[in-house]
Amino acid sequence: VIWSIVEKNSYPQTIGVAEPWYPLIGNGLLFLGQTDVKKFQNVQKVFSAATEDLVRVYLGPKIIFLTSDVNMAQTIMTNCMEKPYLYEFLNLKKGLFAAKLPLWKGQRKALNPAFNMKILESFVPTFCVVTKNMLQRLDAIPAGETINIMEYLSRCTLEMVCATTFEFDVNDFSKVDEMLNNMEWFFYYAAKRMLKFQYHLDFIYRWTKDYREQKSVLEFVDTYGMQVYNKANEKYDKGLLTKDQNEDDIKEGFRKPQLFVNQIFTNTMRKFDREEIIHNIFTILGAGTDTSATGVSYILLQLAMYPSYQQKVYEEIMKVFPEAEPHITPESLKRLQYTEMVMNECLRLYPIAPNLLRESTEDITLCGARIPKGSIFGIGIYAIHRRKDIWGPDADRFDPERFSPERSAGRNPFAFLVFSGGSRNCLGGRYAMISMKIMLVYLMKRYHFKTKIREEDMRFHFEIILRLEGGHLVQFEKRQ
Ligand code: HEM
Repeated sequence: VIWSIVEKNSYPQTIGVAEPWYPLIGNGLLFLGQTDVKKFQNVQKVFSAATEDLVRVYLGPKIIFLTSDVNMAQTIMTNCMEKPYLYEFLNLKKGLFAAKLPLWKGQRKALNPAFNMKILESFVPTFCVVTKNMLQRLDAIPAGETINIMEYLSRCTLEMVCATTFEFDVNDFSKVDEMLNNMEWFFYYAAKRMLKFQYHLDFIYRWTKDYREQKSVLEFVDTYGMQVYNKANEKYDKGLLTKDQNEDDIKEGFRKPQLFVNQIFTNTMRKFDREEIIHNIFTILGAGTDTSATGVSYILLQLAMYPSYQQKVYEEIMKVFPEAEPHITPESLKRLQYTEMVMNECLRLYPIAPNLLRESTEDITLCGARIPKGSIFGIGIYAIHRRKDIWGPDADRFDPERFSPERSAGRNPFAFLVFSGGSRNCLGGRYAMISMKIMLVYLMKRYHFKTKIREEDMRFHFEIILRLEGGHLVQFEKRQ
C-alpha cells in the first residue's frame, strides 16, 4: 500500500492520474466487473482528460501513460516502436503485429515489398471477382430484410485476403463461417485480458474460465491457419512458389513486387522459421479481414443514416463507372475523390483500431519528466479523432468536407491515425483503401441502404477493434 502511494506521487503534476484510484488495485475499478460498453466509455473518459499531456492509468501496479495530444502521439509513435507485453495475449508473438522490435525490424523489411503499389494494383481484378461473389449472396436476401452487413463483408474480406496474399480460394476450405466467428472471439479474449490486471500473470489466468474459452477459440483458429500453411507449403514443395529471388531483386533491395506468401516462404535474405510463417499467416488473416470489413460496415451505416450523402456517393460512382459492369482500374478508382472523403470521414468518427499501445526502448522526457525505458504508452486514436480544437466545435458530426483538399491543408498527419503513424504503421493501409473502395463501388451501384440505427444510440465495446453493440444492422433494396 505504501509503495503504491509513493509511486503514485513520484511524477510531476503535469502527469496526472485517472480517477478513481486506490492503493494496490490502482484504477482497476474503472474496468473490473464493468460491461464491455462501460469499459469502452471509461477508457475514452481517461483519454479525453489527456488532451494536452499524459495521464497515468494503473492496472494494478502496472502504469500505462495515456495521451490524446497529437504532438505527444507523434513523439511516442516515432520514438517508441516496441510493442508491450499486453500484445502477447494475442498469442502471435512471432507475427509482425505483436513481434518484439529486433524480430519485427527484419520481418517488416522483408514483407514491405509484398504491399507495394505495383502488387496492390495487380489485386484489383481479384477484389472485383470476390466482391461480386458477395453480391450474389446479398441478392438472395429478400428486399427490406434487416441484416448485419458485417457478416457478409467479413466473409468477403477473408476471401480477398486469402486470394491475394496466399493465392488460394477460401471456398476450398470448410467451416468458413465458424472461422469468422472464432476470429471475432480471438480479439475479444485478448482485449478482455488486457484490462484485467490479475489475469496478466499466466499462472493465475490458466485457472480461469476465460483461459479455457480462449483456448478453444485458439485451437480452432490454429487448425484453420495450419490448413493455410499446409496448402502453401505443398505449393512450395512442388516448386509452384518462386524459391529464390533473382539477382535483380536482391540488387533492388527487395523492392520488386513479391506476393506475401512468396516473401515468407522463399526469402533468401531473411529466413522465416516455421513459427514465424504460421504467426504471420494468422496476423494477416486477423489484421486484414475484420478490419476492412468493419470499416465498410461503418461507412455503409453512415451512408444509410445520411441519404443525401449516400446519393452524392452514388452519383460520383455512376459518373466514373456508368456501365452496368464497371471496368475498374487503379486509375479510375483515383477519380472517386468525394467517395474517398466520405470514407475518411467515417474512419475518423469510427476508427477501427480506437486505441494503440507502444513501449519505449530508451528513457524519454515528456511533460518535464524523465520516463524510464520499458514504459507503456497508450494513444487514444478515437479521442484524437474527435478533438474539437482540431476538427472544429462540431467534431462529432459527420461532414466529409473536412477531408476536402482545402480543409486538409496544413493539418498534422498525426491528427488522423486510422492506419496508425510512423514506421510501425499499418502494413495494409493502401490495400485496405483500394479493397474498401471497390466494395463500395459494387454495393452502391447495386443497392440503396437504410437503417433504423440512430447515431446517438451507437455504443461500442472495449476491444482491439471498434465493435458496435448490436451489430451493423441495415436494410437494403436493389436499385432500378
Ligand atoms: C480499414 C482497414 C484497416 C485498418 C483500420 C488497419 C489499422 C491498423 C492499425 C491501427 C495497426 C497498428 C499499428 C500500430 O501498432 O501502430 C495495424 C497494423 C497492421 N496491419 Fe492494418 N489495418 C487495416 C487493414 C489491414 C489489411 C487489409 C492488412 C493486410 C492485408 C493489414 C495488415 C496489418 C499488419 C501486418 C499490421 C502490423 C504492422 C507492423 O507492426 O509492422 N491491415 N493496422
